[in-house]
Amino acid sequence: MGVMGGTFDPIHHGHLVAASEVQSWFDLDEVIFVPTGAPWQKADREVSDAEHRYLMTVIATAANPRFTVSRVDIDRDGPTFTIDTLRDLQTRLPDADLYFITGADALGNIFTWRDAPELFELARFVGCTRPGYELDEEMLADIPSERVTLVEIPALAISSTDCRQRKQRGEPVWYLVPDGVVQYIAKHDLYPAEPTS
Ligand SMILES: Nc1ncnc2c1ncn2[C@@H]1O[C@H](COP(=O)(O)OP(=O)(O)OP(=O)(O)O)[C@@H](O)[C@H]1O
Ligand SMILES: O=C(O)c1ccc[n+]([C@@H]2O[C@H](COP(=O)([O-])O)[C@@H](O)[C@H]2O)c1
Repeated sequence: MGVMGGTFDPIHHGHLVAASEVQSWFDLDEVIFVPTGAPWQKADREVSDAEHRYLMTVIATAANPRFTVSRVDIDRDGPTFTIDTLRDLQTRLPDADLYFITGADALGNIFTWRDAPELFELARFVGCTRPGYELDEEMLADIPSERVTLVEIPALAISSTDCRQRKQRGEPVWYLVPDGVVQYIAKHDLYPAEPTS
């Protein structure tokens, strides 16, 4: 079972390609997308309401029979820690082998996450290449080698930050995010232009 955690503000094609590539690489039955509740390492910025991020994730993944979305992180109070995500999913799916999917940037920060060493006991970690982020070999050496795999995926230099800024500047996000997500952003006026003065 793949687990693709993210803030998804908004979800974009970089996330979807990473999940699809890892699903195929490990022949996984399912990839569960898990939008964060309160991403504590993004506490210095405004993050959209969890229900908006959840619904955009549902819209983006709806057509893929192997993709599902879980509310475990948004329904849990307090800051979101992956250790809790993995424990909750393990309780619900006791027989599943969990593969936690990250981009190179997230994997590179993993030792700043709560209970990092224990994370590798609960899941295997898959780090996907991401333009602009290199993985530090020394840091990777601290992860048990049988619990981490690096996967090279087609490079998509897309970030949620860039999508939000484009929308704020009145520039298009078409083809960076799925069509339904473009329409959802417009319908709910997410990421409105900053007032000029
Ligand atoms: N273009 C991409 N290629 C590969 N992995 C990605 C890409 N974009 C995001 N990811 C990975 O997806 C996961 C969720 O990312 P997140 O929702 O924070 O998106 P983001 O684009 O990094 O957001 P932001 O710009 O707001 O920080 C992380 O593990 C991140 O590394
Ligand atoms: O467990 C932690 O302490 C922790 C710290 C930062 C990020 N994460 C997880 O990493 C995933 C990607 O996070 P983000 O903030 O880059 O969207 C998401 O599932 C987060 O819950 C987890």
